[in-house]
Amino acid sequence: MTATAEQPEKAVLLTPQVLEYVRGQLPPFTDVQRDLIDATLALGQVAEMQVPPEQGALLTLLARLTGARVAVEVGTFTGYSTLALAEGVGPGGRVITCDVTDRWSGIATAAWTRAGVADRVEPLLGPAAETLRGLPREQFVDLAFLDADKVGYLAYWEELVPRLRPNGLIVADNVLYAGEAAAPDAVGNARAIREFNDHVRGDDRVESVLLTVADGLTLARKKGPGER
Ligand SMILES: C[S@@+](CC[C@H](N)C(=O)[O-])C[C@H]1O[C@@H](n2cnc3c(N)ncnc32)[C@H](O)[C@@H]1O
Repeated sequence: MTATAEQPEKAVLLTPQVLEYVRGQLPPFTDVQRDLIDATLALGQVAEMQVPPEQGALLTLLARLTGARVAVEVGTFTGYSTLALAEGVGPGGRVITCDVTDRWSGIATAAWTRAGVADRVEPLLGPAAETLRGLPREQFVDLAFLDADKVGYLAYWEELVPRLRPNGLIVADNVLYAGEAAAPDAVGNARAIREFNDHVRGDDRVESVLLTVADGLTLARKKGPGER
């Protein structure tokens, strides 16, 4: 089946009013979340890298829904999505989070400590492709979240899928790249994302869906043996 643009679309235009309403449906921020958002906003333009609150809530929910005990995150920044994953894996769970820089790790670590989840978080510093290659080559990952450099997504995917347990979930952020990934002549990061999306779609190890959440979010479930 091929879905077409002619089929009725049910998407809602995300006006400021609608977005405010959506965010009003979320549980209230904890003090730690609020302060982490404020500390990140104080950094200026880079704050736009932080996942929006509805996506944070979704990550926590997905981790709980899948019963994830081990999560791997690519792209820590100031640690908001890490915090969401750490809440989701619960006490005794692990979140391995990779970043190429420790520039923002002070903000992140302070938030994780205050939230009482620091003992679940293992920050790993370095280019993520190398970091992921260094992880055990076993199926020990329940949930992975991709949110780093877009040209690296394909390499991260190829390192993560074999380490994902059957039924495990990969969540990839920015898969619409502000809509630019939809253009056949996309260039740069948008082109990299387009190639990543094609790769995911053609990968029979997973079943996936690309959601129009935030900047586009792909959810991919690893199939079990004999499911292909
Ligand atoms: C969009 S931000 C992550 C945002 C974070 N998930 C959050 O919600 O706060 C992307 C992060 O990826 C990191 N990054 C960029 N290239 C990387 C690489 N090659 N390996 C590891 N991390 C990288 C950046 O330093 C940055 O902190």
